[in-house]
Amino acid sequence: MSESLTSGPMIEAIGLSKFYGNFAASRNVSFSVPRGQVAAFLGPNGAGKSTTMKLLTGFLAPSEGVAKIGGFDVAKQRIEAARLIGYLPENGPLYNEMTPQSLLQYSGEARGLSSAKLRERMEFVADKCSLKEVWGKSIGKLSRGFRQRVGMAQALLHDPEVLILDEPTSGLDPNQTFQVRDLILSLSKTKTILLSTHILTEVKAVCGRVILINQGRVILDGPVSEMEGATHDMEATFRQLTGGSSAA
Ligand SMILES: Nc1ncnc2c1ncn2[C@@H]1O[C@H](COP(=O)(O)OP(=O)(O)OP(=O)(O)O)[C@@H](O)[C@H]1O
Repeated sequence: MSESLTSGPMIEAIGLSKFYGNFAASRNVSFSVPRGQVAAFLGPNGAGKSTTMKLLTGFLAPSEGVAKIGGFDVAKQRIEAARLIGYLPENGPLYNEMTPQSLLQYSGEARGLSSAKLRERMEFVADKCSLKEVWGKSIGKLSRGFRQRVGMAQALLHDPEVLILDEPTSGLDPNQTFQVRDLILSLSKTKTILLSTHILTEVKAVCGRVILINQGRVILDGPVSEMEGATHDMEATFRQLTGGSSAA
């Protein structure tokens, strides 16, 4: 089987746990995101969002459970799953000596894009992520906002069906935040997206669904209206369900 499933969930966490010694960063996490949905992954600092996203992308091996992307097991069918995933890690790209141009060129070649396709995609992501002015500068010298946008460009480069975005608007100024939200909205027409954020207004703006995690466990999974509750106050529901304190 070499193509993604045409039906069935695009993102699946099936009983995922990650233990560090006795500490569970993720604990029996299960949810699935159907094709075309934009799901928000919320939780206080240290709740286990980044850990779960790393498990879903195959960057971290689970202690227990299975992660599937497009029906492919990310541990056993790595290549098929990786083709479908665009991942923005929480701290953006780590290649400080490279420029956005050289990083994207390298990433595209590593993913086996033809030179014509790669040229076209580099042009597209440079435009969509507003990277032209820093195209030839070292990534290590860029502001956090620009580094974030380089990470976003890298995630989008191979035009993946599934986007897993760990705090995509973190470190962006209000103009850039608006642009990235707009970009996510336009991508949501054709992609399946799981995004983590601490900005609850962002959830209303771009997501149809909320998955809330606390101390490694999923404690709410439903439409945005469920998170808003009767009071239409997401922050109040968030505080109430997560105990109003940090888990880290
Ligand atoms: N390599 C590790 N060794 C030990 N503990 C770890 C490791 N990586 C993460 N943790 C712990 O696991 C917990 C979950 O961390 P994680 O980064 O997944 O949280 P998060 O929800 O993404 O938080 P934030 O919103 O602050 O980014 C935290 O308590 C963290 O300290």
